[in-house]
Amino acid sequence: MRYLASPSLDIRQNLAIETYLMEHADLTEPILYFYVNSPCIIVGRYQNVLAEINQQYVKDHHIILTRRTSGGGAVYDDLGNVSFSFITKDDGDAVGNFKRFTDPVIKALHQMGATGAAMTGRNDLTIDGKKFSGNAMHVENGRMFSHGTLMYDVDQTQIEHALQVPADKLATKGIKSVRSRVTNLKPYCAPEFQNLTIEEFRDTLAKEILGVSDLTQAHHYQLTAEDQAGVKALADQYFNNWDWIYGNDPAYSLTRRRHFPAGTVEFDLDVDGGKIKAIQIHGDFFGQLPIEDVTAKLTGVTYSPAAIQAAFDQLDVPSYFGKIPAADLVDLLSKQPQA
Ligand SMILES: Nc1ncnc2c1ncn2[C@@H]1O[C@H](COP(=O)(O)OC(=O)CCCC[C@@H]2CCSS2)[C@@H](O)[C@H]1O
Repeated sequence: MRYLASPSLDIRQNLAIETYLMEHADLTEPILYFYVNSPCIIVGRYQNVLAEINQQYVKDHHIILTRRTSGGGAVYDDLGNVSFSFITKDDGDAVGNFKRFTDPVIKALHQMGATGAAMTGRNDLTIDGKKFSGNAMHVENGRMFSHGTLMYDVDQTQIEHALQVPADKLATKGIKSVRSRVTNLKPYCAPEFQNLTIEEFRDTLAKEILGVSDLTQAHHYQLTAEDQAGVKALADQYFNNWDWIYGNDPAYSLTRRRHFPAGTVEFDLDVDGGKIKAIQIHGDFFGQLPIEDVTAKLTGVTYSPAAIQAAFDQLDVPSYFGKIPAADLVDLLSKQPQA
């Protein structure tokens, strides 16, 4: 097995490396790939972002949001988490067989004193009845990866806040996350493994899994300049791309209503592929021009604050909405409501 620990702390870069290796590396030997991410949320391939995250909290705390290519739910990572990935050929026997990829990790954790660590359910690793690892897979053209998180010392209050969705009238299909009680591994490890840096935790796991006493003995995968160029292209195309992150949301409908001193406004929206497919506007605002001009301008617009702002910039808002300021309308239309 070859080994790579990502030099990056950016989830978008790290997922791009993983996909690049799956698509292009010589997988005669599988690759064990580890990565650590600065605070981020990773939603599953078939999820609706709005239904999974607290957008305002995520924005205020500068948490990176991205979408991965594997299925399953939304997870939060920070510098207290290590993700592992087994990148390999799909021999026809691997799909859905999480155990095959999680067993070596469980064994390594047992060596570190976390003897209660086990696989429970279909894809969760737990200890003491609490989850510390979520796992997912992606298969493509006879190649695949199986990846999972490992919470060593994650800020759990961030998980609660960032993945708590404000009550909202959001009607959507799409995969819902399975919220669990979570725990960090750190307190379950033997004393000598309780004060590791995240890199030391990662390296200890890697040594156990690879069966070497020193990582210089491991067979390393070296990212070449050509690899780096391919990685950048994938990050641009997918993990760092608005269209990939939001445009994959399953279709959804949502209502946004607010009472302003000058009257009440309600927007009823149908969003598909990240774009406003239909919009109705109701309210007791007093404008001079027919509101159909506004609905026409907003139909087909990308459902993002910037695109909505741009559409409103082209409208003479007082003529349509009386005394309600444009900034308030943009805010109402584009911001996720609070519970
Ligand atoms: N970092 C982390 N690790 C483990 N569990 C978590 C984490 N963050 C949140 N959660 C809990 O899991 C559920 C979601 O569980 P659910 O089962 O819905 O989804 C998953 O587990 C997906 C795992 C994807 C792993 C990839 C590996 C590399 S990049 S992301 C969430 O509501 C929380 O309760």
